[in-house]
Amino acid sequence: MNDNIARLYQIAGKPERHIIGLMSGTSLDGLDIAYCQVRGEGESTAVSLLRFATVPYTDDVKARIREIFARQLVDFPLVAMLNEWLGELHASMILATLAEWGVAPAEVDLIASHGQTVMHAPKSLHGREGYGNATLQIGDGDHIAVKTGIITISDFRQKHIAAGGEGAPLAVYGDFYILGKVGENRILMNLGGIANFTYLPASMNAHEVFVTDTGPGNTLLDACTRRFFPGSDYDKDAAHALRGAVSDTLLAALMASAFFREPFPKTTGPELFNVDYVLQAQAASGTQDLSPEDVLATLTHFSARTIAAAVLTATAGMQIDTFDVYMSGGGMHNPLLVDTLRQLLPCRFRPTDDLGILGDAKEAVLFAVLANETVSGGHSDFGRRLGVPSVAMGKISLPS
Ligand SMILES: Nc1ncnc2c1ncn2[C@@H]1O[C@H](COP(=O)(O)OP(=O)(O)OP(=O)(O)O)[C@@H](O)[C@H]1O
Ligand SMILES: CC(=O)N[C@H]1[C@@H]2OC[C@@H](O2)[C@@H](O)[C@@H]1O[C@H](C)C(=O)O
Repeated sequence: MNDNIARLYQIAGKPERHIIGLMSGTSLDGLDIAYCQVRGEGESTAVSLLRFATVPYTDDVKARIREIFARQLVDFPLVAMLNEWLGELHASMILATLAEWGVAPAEVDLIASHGQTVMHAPKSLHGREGYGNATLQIGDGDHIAVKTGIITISDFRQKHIAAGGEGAPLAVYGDFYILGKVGENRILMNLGGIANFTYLPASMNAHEVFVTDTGPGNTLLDACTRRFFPGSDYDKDAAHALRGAVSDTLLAALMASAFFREPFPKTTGPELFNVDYVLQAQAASGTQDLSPEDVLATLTHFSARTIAAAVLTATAGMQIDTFDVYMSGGGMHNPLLVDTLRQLLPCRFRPTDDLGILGDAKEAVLFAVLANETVSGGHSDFGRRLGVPSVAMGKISLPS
């Protein structure tokens, strides 16, 4: 037997595994590294987050990724080169972080790598006959495995599409396994570049879970902040938006996208919600003269309103009237976004930190849980719920 297969077999049979979960999201702020101890599988999964770090991307790294990120036309050789380059970069970031933590690579059983989404094109977005849902993540897993010497599981989203999904959101699986509680209807709301939420029913019946993207979280705020205030990556503590006023005219134009009329569940990305989207809404509504502060205030309300509307519409459709919200993702640190959400949604808001998982680390932790399923789970039946196919995901890369 190949030694690596023997090692994988041994890891799969362990009662608990040490898994590094990696996430590099649409905000391009850096690589989230969550070092987790994972016990059990499926609904018996339990996770302890041992260490967490976000290794920030330098301006050079951000600029290289932005050359192809969510663009219609790209330098194609660069796509191929960045795929290898980012895998190498992520591997070196992992090794440096493990060294800082005093953890030897040999102590780590698996790496679970999301990679970097550079194109997310569900059919509803690309609309091309003869083609289905499509998504592409770069930062190749073989490079991570060879450079770190750790078995790496990556490219999780393709199996989801192969099994009938849109390749996202994948959060629902890990949310269900580690963050649900019998007797409580819970909404796990992730305020990332794109916002999404998982609904976990009080019954904890896997056939009743639900997940969808809702539209922009921080992505438009970040893009417009970079445009208006060169040198700033985001509207820290909503400092600019808090000085502005909401324009109802621009807000109405922003709401006009067909995305908001698509049925749930659905997914999206910066391919749709980008600076051009805002400029077109301004042109269509004659609001080009608004101050940067007013635009940011309006965009913050746009995110909050579309998130709240999605939660209210989807829960009403499922006849759910009470639920608690648990927030994660960088937007939970945006006071205007969170205050507006609190006004629009009549429920209790808490961070997922209260459930033992740091809000900033949640998505990275969830990929560790997905990798755990790849090697030792994969038994859950989510019924025929749209967007939640019953599959274990990811491709396995061996170090040699
Ligand atoms: N103090 C703060 N004030 C306002 N916004 C903040 C603050 N801290 C973080 N953010 C927002 O959170 C973003 C980072 O969020 P996060 O890391 O969850 O995104 P991501 O993982 O890239 O997104 P996605 O979930 O879409 O992949 C920043 O770009 C910024 O918009
Ligand atoms: C294609 C893609 O990378 N989608 C991301 C993005 O960021 C947030 C939202 O859009 C979500 O659908 C997804 O990530 C999380 C981790 C998910 O799949 O649950």
